[in-house]
Amino acid sequence: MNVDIGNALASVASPGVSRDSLERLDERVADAHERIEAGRANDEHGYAALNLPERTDPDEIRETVAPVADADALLTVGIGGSALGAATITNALAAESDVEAVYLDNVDPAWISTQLGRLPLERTAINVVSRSGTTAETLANFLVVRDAFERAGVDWTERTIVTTGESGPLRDLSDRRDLPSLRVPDGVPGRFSALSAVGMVAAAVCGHDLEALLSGAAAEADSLAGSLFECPAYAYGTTAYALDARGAGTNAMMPYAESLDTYAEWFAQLWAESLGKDGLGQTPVRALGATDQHSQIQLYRAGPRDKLVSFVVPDERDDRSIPATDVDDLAYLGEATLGELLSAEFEATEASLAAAGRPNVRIELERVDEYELGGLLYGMEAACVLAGELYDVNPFNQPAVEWAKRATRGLLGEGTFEEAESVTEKTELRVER
Ligand SMILES: O=P(O)(O)OC[C@H]1O[C@H](O)[C@H](O)[C@@H](O)[C@@H]1O
Repeated sequence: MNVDIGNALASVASPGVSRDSLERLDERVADAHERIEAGRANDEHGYAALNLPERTDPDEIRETVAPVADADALLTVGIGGSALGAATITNALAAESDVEAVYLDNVDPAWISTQLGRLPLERTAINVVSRSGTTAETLANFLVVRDAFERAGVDWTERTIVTTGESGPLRDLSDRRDLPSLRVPDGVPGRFSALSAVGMVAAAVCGHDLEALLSGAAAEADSLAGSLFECPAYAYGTTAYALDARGAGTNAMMPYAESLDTYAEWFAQLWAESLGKDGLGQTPVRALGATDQHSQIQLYRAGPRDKLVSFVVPDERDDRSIPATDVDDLAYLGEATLGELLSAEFEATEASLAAAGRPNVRIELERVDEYELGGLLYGMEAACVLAGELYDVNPFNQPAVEWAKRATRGLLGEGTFEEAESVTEKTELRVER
């Protein structure tokens, strides 16, 4: 990936970052890069994620999924980092696959029943993913899925691949039922695990090029350097950090490709869960071009000066002509293609924000394919780790998510949790029709 941070400079935008400030920040980037490289060299917790391009073994993954290589549908049961990386990859590349990839990453009963009712279970692979093996949503959904397969007379043990940690209930189940399984690599938090088996099992079942994904990521790893002016990932991470420090507390991730819609959701977890600590952090917003030009751009251009817009735009895309029309006002469309229209809309929106002094950054891909996607995933992960160094927070833990988990367990009667008591003590001011 390449980035263009020109529209985030103080000479263009307010808030904006001056070239002098970037030069001063670059000294901190150099230190941060040294810390990152040391963490990678020692395979330290979290930093180990930036070693995945050479650690992940495509052959091992393909061998493990061989029993379900004939699947017409893939049902991934996981949540958070155990689903979004895989979903980003298979949704971005869905046009290249005959396998329908469905993600059960919520416990909405109506939605789960709809998915289980419509899939050909006898030709569906089950990809259950959980690092801990104890996540309530994942285990609940897996129990429901297993039951649905049994009721349909399909042996779920012949359709299931397990990706989990070294120990835990899922590991025990996998061992007990001799299920094909892979390890969530040690030291790699879920939101940083897309380039491990966590994201790559789904990619393999859908027939995508694992080597190309890893090769694109490896090229991004090779670009990591001690200066933001030589490293697109660090340029992005530094600019986002600097804009937040100057008031842009929101970061709208706005890809101009429908196939990258899920990527924006993956980025939201990566950015929020890694940097939202100690009262710090920049709020990620999922947006999509051109759709959100008719939804959110009004706010981005004329609302508070508290947002950075991060565009992701492929240079090449499959295209389709717009038929000629005899409607005078629309005749100009007939000479164009949909791709030309989308590209023109992106350039117009980018310029519109710059003209209003609203900071924005362009993340450029050659196209949306395995190589470029691997580079984008790796690049954003490296940008996030760099930003964590600049914020001086630990980007690899998520302590704040535990409170609600304890409350949930208390509400479901698993034990006494003071958090569950707080639920019953809710302050109410009800307004009823
Ligand atoms: O992979 P698991 O252990 O099931 O965890 C799944 C997800 O839930 C956790 O609560 C964290 O918020 C996420 O970072 C993690 O990816």
